[in-house]
Amino acid sequence: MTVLTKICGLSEPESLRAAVTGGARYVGFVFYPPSPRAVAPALAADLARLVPTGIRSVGLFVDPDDEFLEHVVGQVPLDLIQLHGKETPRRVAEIKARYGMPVMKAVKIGGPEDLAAALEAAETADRLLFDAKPPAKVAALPGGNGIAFDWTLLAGRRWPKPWMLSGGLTPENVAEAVRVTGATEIDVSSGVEDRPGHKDPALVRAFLDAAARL
Ligand SMILES: O=C(O)c1ccccc1N[C@@H]1O[C@H](COP(=O)(O)O)[C@@H](O)[C@H]1O
Repeated sequence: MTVLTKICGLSEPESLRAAVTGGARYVGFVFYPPSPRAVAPALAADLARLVPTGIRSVGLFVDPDDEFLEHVVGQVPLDLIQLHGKETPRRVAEIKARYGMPVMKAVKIGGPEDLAAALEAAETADRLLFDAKPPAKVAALPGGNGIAFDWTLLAGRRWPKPWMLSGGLTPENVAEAVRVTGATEIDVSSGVEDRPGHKDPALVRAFLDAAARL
């Protein structure tokens, strides 16, 4: 079984190289200033130019306004926009139309009641990304918290758009996560870091190796 992997929150050439040479099919850059993984657009542009053809560069945004999107999209060669905030289906449609780029919408899962949002998001998004609902504490990020949700909620489910699994994945648990959910695409950030916001190239390789063994 081929499982395609996204390594998110890259901000250094070394970890980007580990992702690219290790077989990642997507690399992600975080354009959300409160995140420890936030990267300046100019640096992201330099990194994205190192990404070979065939690997998709993903820009992660949280409730971005048009000015910020223009600032980033105008200088970083992106293939896919990931929206990880409270964007409505209408806003997703607007962003797709304005930038002519596919959009992946994050759907945050805390329990079975959150699954309906995936169907709603799929009305306009090109792809879905399932992540854990962030903890209800003031300082929590809207994603990238290294928290897994109950994977059995996705077991046996079908979705109208291609989807990716994220939330607390690690080299150790990724096989089980894929087995339970049936995911064919996966996304990791915190699980390949040695400290918040800093990717460890060895962990990036370990994650990609674990995914390649599936
Ligand atoms: O990574 C971040 O800092 C981030 C900030 C704001 C929204 C989303 C973010 N990351 C995304 O969250 C999921 C899960 O990440 P993790 O593996 O649990 O750390 C993933 O899709 C990241 O792209």
